Amino acid sequence: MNESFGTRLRARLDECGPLCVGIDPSPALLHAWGLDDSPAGLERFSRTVVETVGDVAALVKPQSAFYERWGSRGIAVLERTIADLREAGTLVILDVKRGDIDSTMAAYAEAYLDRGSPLAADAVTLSPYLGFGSLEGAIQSAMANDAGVFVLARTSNPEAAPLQRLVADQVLAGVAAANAGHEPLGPIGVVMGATLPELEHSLDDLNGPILAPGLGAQGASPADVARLFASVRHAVVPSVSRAVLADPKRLRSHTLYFRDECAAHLDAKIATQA
Ligand SMILES: O=c1ccn([C@@H]2O[C@H](COP(=O)(O)O)[C@@H](O)[C@H]2O)c(=O)[nH]1
Repeated sequence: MNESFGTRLRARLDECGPLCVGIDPSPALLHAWGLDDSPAGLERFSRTVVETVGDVAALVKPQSAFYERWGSRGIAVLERTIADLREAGTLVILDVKRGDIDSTMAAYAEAYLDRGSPLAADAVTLSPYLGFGSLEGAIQSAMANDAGVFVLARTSNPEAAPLQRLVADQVLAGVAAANAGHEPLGPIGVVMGATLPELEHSLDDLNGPILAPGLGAQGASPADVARLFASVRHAVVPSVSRAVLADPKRLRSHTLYFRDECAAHLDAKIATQA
């Protein structure tokens, strides 16, 4: 039996500090790096991120959309990127935001969570828009494969607020129920933007990780993360993409800056200093 996602995540956060780095090979970033917008450019970009920050970021989050743009050739690069990250010992969250009826969710779970799949990640992002219950099979599959999921609760984009504030408590209650009894952290997380003006929801019973995108380019700071998630600071994972990816020469130093600032504000110790 392998260790659960919650156990592996706890160990990785304690070792490397609280930061997830996104891999978002957009046309603009490929251009800024002097790379072609092509599968070869995607591959060079992704490899560079893995090699440069794989040992200092607790998690790395490839954004599937930027690979899907290139069809099967982009997906092949995504498969290799996931394999490279796993080889480097970094936990991989695949940002795919999937959500559908139960039978279709079973196929998504097979694609992203079944440990034999070429696209299997340590965790994936899921959308609860078809009802939290529609994710039940994927949650079971994640647990059976010692993987995790992050369910969208309050995303970082401002236009989400009027819709999501109506249903976020249902999502949080479902996640808390799925995580009950798991130690040191349940494998089912939520996505809560670091950009939220205020929290508006209790996370006290969640017992799972909180992925908090929005650092840097979307305006949130490490201090915002600490203020918003003060009651659950041991379980929050701030996430940053463009603010560290903008310049390949500064990728490592900017990653270390965000990681160390987040650790300082969240009062987290880092076992392995770079
Ligand atoms: O609520 C959410 C959920 C996911 N994202 C994704 O994270 C990155 C953010 O990129 P930045 O460059 O750090 O702004 C991107 O892949 C989003 O799709 C999010 O922003 N908010």
